[in-house]
Amino acid sequence: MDHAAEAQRTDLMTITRHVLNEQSRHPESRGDFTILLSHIVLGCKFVAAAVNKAGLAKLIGLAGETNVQGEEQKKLDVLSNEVFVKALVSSGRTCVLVSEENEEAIFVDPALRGKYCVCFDPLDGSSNIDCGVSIGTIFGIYMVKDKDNVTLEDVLQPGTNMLAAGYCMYGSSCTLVLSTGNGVNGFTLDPSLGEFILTHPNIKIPRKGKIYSVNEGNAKNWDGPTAKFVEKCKYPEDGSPPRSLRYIGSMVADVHRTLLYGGIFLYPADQKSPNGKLRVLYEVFPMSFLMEQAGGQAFTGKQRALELAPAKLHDRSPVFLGSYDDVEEIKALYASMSNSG
Ligand SMILES: O=P(O)(O)OC[C@H]1O[C@](O)(COP(=O)(O)O)[C@@H](O)[C@@H]1O
Ligand SMILES: [Mg+2]
Ligand SMILES: [Mg+2]
Repeated sequence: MDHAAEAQRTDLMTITRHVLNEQSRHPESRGDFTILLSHIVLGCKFVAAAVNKAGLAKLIGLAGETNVQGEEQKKLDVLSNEVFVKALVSSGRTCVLVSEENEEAIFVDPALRGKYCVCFDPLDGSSNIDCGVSIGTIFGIYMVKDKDNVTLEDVLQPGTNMLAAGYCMYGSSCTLVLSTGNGVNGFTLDPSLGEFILTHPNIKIPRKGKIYSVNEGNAKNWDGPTAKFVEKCKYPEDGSPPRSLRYIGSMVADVHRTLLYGGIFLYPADQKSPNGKLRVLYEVFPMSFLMEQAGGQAFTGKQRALELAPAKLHDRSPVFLGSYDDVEEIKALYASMSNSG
């Protein structure tokens, strides 16, 4: 055994050390956030293990229930949801939870409450579970004014009030990407250590990209600016090469690639889905927060995505997020096409 190399591994930057370093930047902090995050990390490790052996452990297929979105729940949707609800409640740091899989907000037993609200998508990319393609978990964290008198209002906050956001991608490797409002960092799970190790420090999305990511199957229902933007990706007017289309169909995986390679991910509104498909509190907001923290942008077709004021727990919104210049292009198309009426 190469003892020097082994000893070297001890000064690896784990996610726990990273968050403790972040905590030290807040002398007033009592470690509540660090404890909350360690429980989210535990949940991700648990789900990563379940995803890895999904085929073996009969975790493939339907659970036989339907969620509030009218979607048939997959067994892994249900398992992941149970894992995160238990982990978040047992952290003793949360007072209200919002999950894609629960119609109502989950108000934590007053005796177990803490000051945080967590909105989460326990398993994102459900349509890709059974074929083993990358899926993930998405979360956004807010502070609540008064944990003993928490109401739905404390949940239905604009994304600009979010303290932290992240996702965990269960793919060829398991990667957790996190921002606490001080840039974006990526950690890869080292299965032999069972630890998330800092592998992507201070992620900055390229200013301009060569990739666009959208479900073109909806093209016939798109509005003018979206159709025009995708046409420009395919047939650039300035003689530059066409952009490549990449679409996995798991928001976590499509956004992860966009964050690292640049480009734009869009799930626009269309005649069939006038508010798009993706949910504001636990998909649009966390991903928009991360994108802005990495130097990119997130736009709804009308406004900065983080400035949305959700009215209901499972509200949806169109979203265009990615490289700064790419999102500027679609913003300009919406502006010009709305002016030309
Ligand atoms: O199949 P479509 O219409 O392209 O939708 C794909 C989108 O739906 C989602 O699967 C919705 O998320 P869930 O799987 O968590 O319900 C996103 O991950 C993905 O971006
Ligand atoms: Mg989702
Ligand atoms: Mg989901």
